[in-house]
Amino acid sequence: MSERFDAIVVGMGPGGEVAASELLKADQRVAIIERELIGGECGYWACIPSKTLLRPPEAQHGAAQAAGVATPALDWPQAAEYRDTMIRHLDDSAQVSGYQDKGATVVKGPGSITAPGTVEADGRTLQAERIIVATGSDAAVPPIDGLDHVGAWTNREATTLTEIPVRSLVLGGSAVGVELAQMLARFGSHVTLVELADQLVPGEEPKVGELSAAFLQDDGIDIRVGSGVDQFTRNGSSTTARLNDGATVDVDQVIVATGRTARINGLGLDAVGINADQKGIPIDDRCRAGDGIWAIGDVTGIMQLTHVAKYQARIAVDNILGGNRRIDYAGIPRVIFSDPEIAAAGMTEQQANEQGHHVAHVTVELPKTLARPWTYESEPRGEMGLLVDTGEDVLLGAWAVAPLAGEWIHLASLAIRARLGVDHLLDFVAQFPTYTESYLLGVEQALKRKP
Ligand SMILES: Cc1cc2nc3c(=O)[nH]c(=O)nc-3n(C[C@H](O)[C@H](O)[C@H](O)COP(=O)(O)OP(=O)(O)OC[C@H]3O[C@@H](n4cnc5c(N)ncnc54)[C@H](O)[C@@H]3O)c2cc1C
Ligand SMILES: NC(=O)c1ccc[n+]([C@@H]2O[C@H](COP(=O)([O-])OP(=O)(O)OC[C@H]3O[C@@H](n4cnc5c(N)ncnc54)[C@H](O)[C@@H]3O)[C@@H](O)[C@H]2O)c1
Repeated sequence: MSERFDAIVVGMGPGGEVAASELLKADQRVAIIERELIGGECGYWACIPSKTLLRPPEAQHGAAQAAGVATPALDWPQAAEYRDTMIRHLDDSAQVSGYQDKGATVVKGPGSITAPGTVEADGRTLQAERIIVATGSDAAVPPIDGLDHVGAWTNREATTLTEIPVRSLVLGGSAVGVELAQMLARFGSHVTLVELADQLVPGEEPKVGELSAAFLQDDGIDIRVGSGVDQFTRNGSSTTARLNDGATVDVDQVIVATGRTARINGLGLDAVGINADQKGIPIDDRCRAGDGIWAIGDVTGIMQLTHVAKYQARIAVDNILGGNRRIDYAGIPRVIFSDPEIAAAGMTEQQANEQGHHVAHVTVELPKTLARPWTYESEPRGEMGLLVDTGEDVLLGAWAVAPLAGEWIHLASLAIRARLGVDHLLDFVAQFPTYTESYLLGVEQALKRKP
């Protein structure tokens, strides 16, 4: 016998959770289906444990950087214990009962779409005119000779680790690779970071890659950019990686951080005529994937970030509830929670040029121009860049590698999204002494460069 609902949400990571919560607030009859833990990758094996484990060494480093503070010691067992609390000891029973209390029908098990409007899970047949697919992504493991046989960790094992490996090789030098490499190095592992592209964080400006490599090297990380691994070989408890320049590195643990693939296997998308691949389910600007089907979050492959999954959830639900809301990805922040933080919003110079904009790309060395870096750190660091469209006088992009950059990048996000004229930024008064004061300096420089 089938059970009927107004909407079914398949996958309860941050995207699914926001979608289900918004639907429940609107008094919809909602079924939620989760095959593992409500909270998803983000809550248990990604954002939350990684940020929790990065914080103790950041606090230690912060103390060392502030004149007049004795440096505190790191305590791995306590850090791991707090991480376990933050990931709820991999137990979502409070989430299950929380959604039940709000009126949702909670089904634990993999969901599969068997016909338009029909999902099967845990032996039950659920029906609704609206289905939201929010099944997330898995770690992509590259086809490298021997990699399958060396017990490599993905983000799952790396974020739930109980002991710090003596020597680690992190494959992939973007968000996951940079965060995990720094966390491991600061807890005492000898880390080699191998990135195929010729810079770290290749989606960002080359300067961001350079600055990131410099501070990671200060943590003792051996960085190999423009480099891949041809072969992994296990020798007892040790692994030898042969790099593509012929060099070899011996490590105890390999960690794969080379991107994600959409979780679509077994979802039954064929039953509703959706053509998806490992990159994701195609959606329109209302997050619709087909008749009666919406897709949100990592499974769409658009911007695999929690805040994007949550934003897409709100757009999908508003449209489901009769609204007419289009999504806009402009200016969404991208932050890597290393120390110092790496933050960016909007376009890179290359993307702006490809789109035919005339741009001034200016950089501000924060300790040379601001007071805040000196009050914050005894050896102040940090640089930021702005990309201004000199024809239209609007901000197109911004980046910063600096303390707290993940907070103050949001001013750029708003300016880019609102297409705020840079004259507003010239007349914008930031609190003294803050890192945010750098925007005025950057915009002044950019306007001087106008033809
Ligand atoms: C190490 C790491 C650190 C990260 N840190 C950050 C960060 O700091 N900030 C940030 O914005 N992003 C971060 N991300 C990215 C972030 O984790 C994802 O963008 C986010 O989890 C996507 O949310 P989602 O709801 O789309 O998917 P997920 O969180 O992957 O959740 C999807 C859910 O669907 C379930 N599911 C899958 N298939 C089925 C099925 N057939 N039936 C039922 N349930 C199913 C899964 O079990 C899962 O619970 C990080 C990623 C990694 C790997
Ligand atoms: N703080 C955050 O918001 C945060 C943190 C972690 C992850 N995330 C998100 O999670 C997603 C996944 O992150 P990611 O860093 O795994 O993926 P990614 O796709 O962003 O980067 C993968 C990196 O691995 C490199 N690479 C690919 N194959 C390789 C190989 N064989 N050898 C060496 N290098 C190789 C790529 O050049 C790239 O730099 C991203 O969307 C990211 O934004 C966000």
